[in-house]
Amino acid sequence: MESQLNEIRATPQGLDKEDSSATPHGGIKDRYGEDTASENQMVTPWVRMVASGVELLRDPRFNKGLAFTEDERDHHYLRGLLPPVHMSQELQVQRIMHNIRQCEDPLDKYVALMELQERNERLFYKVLVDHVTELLPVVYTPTVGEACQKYGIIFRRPHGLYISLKDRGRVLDVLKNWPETSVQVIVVTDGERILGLGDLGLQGMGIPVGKLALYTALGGIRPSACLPITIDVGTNNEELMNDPMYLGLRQKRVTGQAYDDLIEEFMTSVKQAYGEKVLVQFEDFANHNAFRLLAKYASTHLTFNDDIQGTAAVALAGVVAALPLTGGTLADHKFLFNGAGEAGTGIAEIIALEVSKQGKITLDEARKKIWMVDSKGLIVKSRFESLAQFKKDYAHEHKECKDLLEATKALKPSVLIGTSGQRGTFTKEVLEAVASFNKRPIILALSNPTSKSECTAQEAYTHTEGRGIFASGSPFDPVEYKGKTFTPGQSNNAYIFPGVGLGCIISGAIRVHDDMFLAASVALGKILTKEQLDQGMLYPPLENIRDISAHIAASVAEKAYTLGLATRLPQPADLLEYAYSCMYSPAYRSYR
Ligand SMILES: NC(=O)C1=CN([C@@H]2O[C@H](COP(=O)(O)OP(=O)(O)OC[C@H]3O[C@@H](n4cnc5c(N)ncnc54)[C@H](OP(=O)(O)O)[C@@H]3O)[C@@H](O)[C@H]2O)C=CC1
Ligand SMILES: CC(=O)C(=O)O
Ligand SMILES: [Mg+2]
Repeated sequence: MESQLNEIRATPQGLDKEDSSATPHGGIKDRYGEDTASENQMVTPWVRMVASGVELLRDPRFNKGLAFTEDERDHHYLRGLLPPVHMSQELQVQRIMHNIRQCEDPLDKYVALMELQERNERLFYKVLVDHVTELLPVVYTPTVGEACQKYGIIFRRPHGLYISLKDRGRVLDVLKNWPETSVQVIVVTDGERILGLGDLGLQGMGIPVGKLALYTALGGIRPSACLPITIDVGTNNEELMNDPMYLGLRQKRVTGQAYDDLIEEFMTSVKQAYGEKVLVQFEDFANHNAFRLLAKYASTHLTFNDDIQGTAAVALAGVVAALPLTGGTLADHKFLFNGAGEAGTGIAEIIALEVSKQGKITLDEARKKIWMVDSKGLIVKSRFESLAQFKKDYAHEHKECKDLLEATKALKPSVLIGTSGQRGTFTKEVLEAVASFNKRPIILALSNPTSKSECTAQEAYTHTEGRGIFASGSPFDPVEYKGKTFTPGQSNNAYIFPGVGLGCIISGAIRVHDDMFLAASVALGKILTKEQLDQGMLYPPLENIRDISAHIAASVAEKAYTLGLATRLPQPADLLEYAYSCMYSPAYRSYR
């Protein structure tokens, strides 16, 4: 059977021929070639089976556990395989939450949720949707960071697709092994910069899996359309390479042509497998690859880099939301970044774009309001020659400053943004300095996970005497300071990418344009009510995230139509209503 399949795969008239006839949703028709094969070609005699009995209980897509009705138990041979009671999905959610809350260690909660996803997919998403604020820190940052670090130990079953250097020349075949054919969103990492935790090699897989869980729970993309992928090109993490539990290739990362060739084959193969309109989100690549891969593929594929573009949109929305509290316009502020990589320069660029649009000044003039510190100190003109390309636009005339504190004192910024992945770099002295120049300084400590945050919420409020307007990449609990409770916002691209993805899908976008992220940012900002703004909130509550995603999707789709990048024609009259109508609901379906 296997050799037959291989033969069919290798036959030009077999599966490969069918690749060219992708369905409108990017799926592949006629998987085994039986419809179009001529008499002298081999086909596979396959049958569709209605899942029943134990098979049905073991299929996470269809399993409902104790929620199967009496009729369903009769019709699908389930009698005796389940205890006799019927339990509603709502009660199942309560039971799961009870069990999750019993776990003291967040990693145990993570493992419990992953096991639920493997057992009963709809229940997993229902739990996540109904308890998003409580569970986001478990399936996403910060716990997902720990899960990646301990991936080899907690590994039970594979999630997602693993493409390694061993697969060079047959990446398309690997994609064909994935059971779903109508994939619409891929999140891919090569594991080199996992959150602020550095090179975790193949163990970075937790990130695409987590991001795609959010695509479904927060953005309503159906699970079968989501494909998490890790590209394993080795790791430079010695500790992992010496760890007997490590599951990736035990070799140094390949670079140069060999790396580029594998990525090129991957990018070509995803289009062949899933069509032109499959969205590829690059996630947690190191910056030496992230910028150039984005530049290379943005004009040929429907793709974006979440760390550069998604983060930019969410940070801009936060700063704009803070303006009523600080007074003035965006252009009136001076920005100082600690960290000049993907997140930092991505945010800087979108802010500069917005300032230039609002103030009708050139992009270069707008960039002059933005300063950046990297691991070597303030980025200034005298360092120009030695700077990576993506930093050069921010090398302004100034004397050298060796670190953030010196730069803060010299520049007197009103907005401090941390994207360095370095815990504690917003020191007491830095925070006190920024508070001494501004009535209401804006402080965004965006590095993830919590252990890498530039400062804690407590530090931000304490060292600014409660005047700081603060948000962080990973969540912090509310803080009491001098009898007042401060609730920090979470400035994380999770507010943005699910809606952007949904917007691309509902409009049939063929490319992602920067203006679509600008539209997403504006849409996010608009959702804040006056009351929330008055309370100093920079981001709307996560409880409303599915509404937020629908609004972002509608704005992104509208922008795609305006830019001539949308192919779903005619344009739906009401894009918001259409976005809602396309969103996956995790409620159980009835089986005939
Ligand atoms: N909240 C959110 O939604 C997001 C948060 N992030 C977080 O941002 C952090 C950075 O990510 P990313 O930009 O992609 O990473 P990069 O590796 O691209 O950039 C890191 C930057 O930090 C600089 N840096 C390192 N050490 C110091 C230091 N001691 N002082 C000042 N700067 C320093 C580096 O300097 P040099 O260039 O000299 O090496 C580099 O410019 C991560 O923790 C990540 O989790 C990322 C995306 C989204
Ligand atoms: C949130 C995110 O994408 C990161 O920290 O990398
Ligand atoms: Mg990321």
